[in-house]
Amino acid sequence: MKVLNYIDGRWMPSVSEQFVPIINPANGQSIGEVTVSNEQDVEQAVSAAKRAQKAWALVPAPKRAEVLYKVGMLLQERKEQMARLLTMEMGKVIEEARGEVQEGIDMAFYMAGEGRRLFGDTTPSELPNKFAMSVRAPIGVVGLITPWNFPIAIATWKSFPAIVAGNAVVWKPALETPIMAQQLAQIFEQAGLPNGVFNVVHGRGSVVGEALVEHRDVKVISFTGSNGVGRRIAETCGRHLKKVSLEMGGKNAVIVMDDADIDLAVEAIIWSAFGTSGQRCTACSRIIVHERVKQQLEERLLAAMNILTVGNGLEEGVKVGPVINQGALQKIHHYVQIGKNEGATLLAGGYVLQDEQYKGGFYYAPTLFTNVTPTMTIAREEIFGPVTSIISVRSLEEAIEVNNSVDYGLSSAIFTRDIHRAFTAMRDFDTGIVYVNAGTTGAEIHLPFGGTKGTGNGHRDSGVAALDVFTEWKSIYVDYSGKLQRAQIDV
Ligand SMILES: NC(=O)c1ccc[n+]([C@@H]2O[C@H](COP(=O)([O-])OP(=O)(O)OC[C@H]3O[C@@H](n4cnc5c(N)ncnc54)[C@H](O)[C@@H]3O)[C@@H](O)[C@H]2O)c1
Ligand SMILES: O=C[C@H](O)CS(=O)(=O)O
Repeated sequence: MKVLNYIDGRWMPSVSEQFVPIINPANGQSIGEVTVSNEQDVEQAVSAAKRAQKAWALVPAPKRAEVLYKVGMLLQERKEQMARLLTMEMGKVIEEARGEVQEGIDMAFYMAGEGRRLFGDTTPSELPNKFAMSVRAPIGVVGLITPWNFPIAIATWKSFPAIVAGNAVVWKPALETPIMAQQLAQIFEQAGLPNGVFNVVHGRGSVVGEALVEHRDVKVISFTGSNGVGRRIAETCGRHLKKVSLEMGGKNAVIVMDDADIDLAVEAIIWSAFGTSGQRCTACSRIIVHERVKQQLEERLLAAMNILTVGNGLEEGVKVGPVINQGALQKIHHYVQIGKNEGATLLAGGYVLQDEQYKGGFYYAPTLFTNVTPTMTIAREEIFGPVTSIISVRSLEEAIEVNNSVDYGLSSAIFTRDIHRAFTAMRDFDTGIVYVNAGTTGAEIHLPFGGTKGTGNGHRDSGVAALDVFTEWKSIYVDYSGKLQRAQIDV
């Protein structure tokens, strides 16, 4: 499989003529190659997008929405095929891959609905026979930069609201997962989106990403990825006074109180900590447990981890797939060493899986630490792998304090049967997403998605909130009194 750029409705290799292999993390084998672009390709894509956007903005929003509706139908048709390709290029298990493609389908239909709403406000004017309203206006060319862990869902969270609102898109996907980008571009093409409204440029962040962020005709950058890269992008956007939406990492916690349904909590933790091999921004990487139920929780977690099957995500019954690449394996193992050196107790895992069945792939054993303190490195930094840590507390107040003590603020969860405790947590957890009696993962596309502190800069993906990123408010006054009326003049 050869993955090319999609610019102005045409499939083309980069002018650099360079390609790199696309690696299946389950076995280390190449499943194709992808073009590696440079600044010239970005220039071409942005020019095409700029030309196309003017006409696209004039298409009535309900008609723009019809294209998205078709995109939803086509995604539905291709769901199984795309899910299998997703597992092959990214590694997540097939049931999760199906769930991710479904997120894209849901987003297409949801945003198609927004095309018939795109609500503004009409308000009474201060003056007689005058009409006042505000409307959402498209911004122009928007640049999307996305990570490899949700290569289709996150692209739909960003591109669908951008397009329905009348913008044109230039998307730089992660170089590890170009196949999903190719699939989405093919679907837009098949759905009849005018040439140039959606463009894909593959390449490295330091070249293609930076060129997109620096480009004067790109008016908005919507980024999802790591904190370090996000901060750098924000600095550049600050220099250019460019609007930027940043969705970055997490250090998410499940809080288990002493009145919790422990079995339910265990089931949720296993899914949130080890699903997608812990490579979710919302992954549960801290378990903050009341000391009275700590031992019970540890025992049941270990029992549940014992029956977790790790392997190729395409195989039936596999629950935990590989991590993305060799670099990720090394980074995860480095954090495990730090955990041990800082005095945490390793209860399970803590090693790279190397048996014959894992040959060539990048597999890490699901790992559980206990006796972790809130100041340890593994309790503070995002590991992005199948590693989670138990921290013991004596009260809800202490649990809230520990939960909020990290630099990130994406998702947190509480398990309790006490409504007072549940509502206190909902109010006091300093995260953009809060779950009660459910794990930290599993966001639904019609609610805003994002976080506080080091997780973001106040914007949100998903839900109607996503439209705020890709539109500008325009205030309009219509005076039909037939005479000059002046506001702000006292008479
Ligand atoms: N909050 C969220 O919604 C969310 C969702 C998924 C993943 N994430 C985060 O993403 C991270 C994992 O993804 P990753 O490893 O792909 O992240 P990353 O920051 O390394 O890369 C993300 C994207 O940015 C590009 N990039 C890299 N350097 C760049 C630069 N200098 N300028 C412009 N673009 C550049 C990459 O090529 C890639 O497309 C984790 O931290 C995870 O928590 C956040
Ligand atoms: O990052 C994308 C995921 O869909 C978020 S969640 O883990 O499902 O909440």
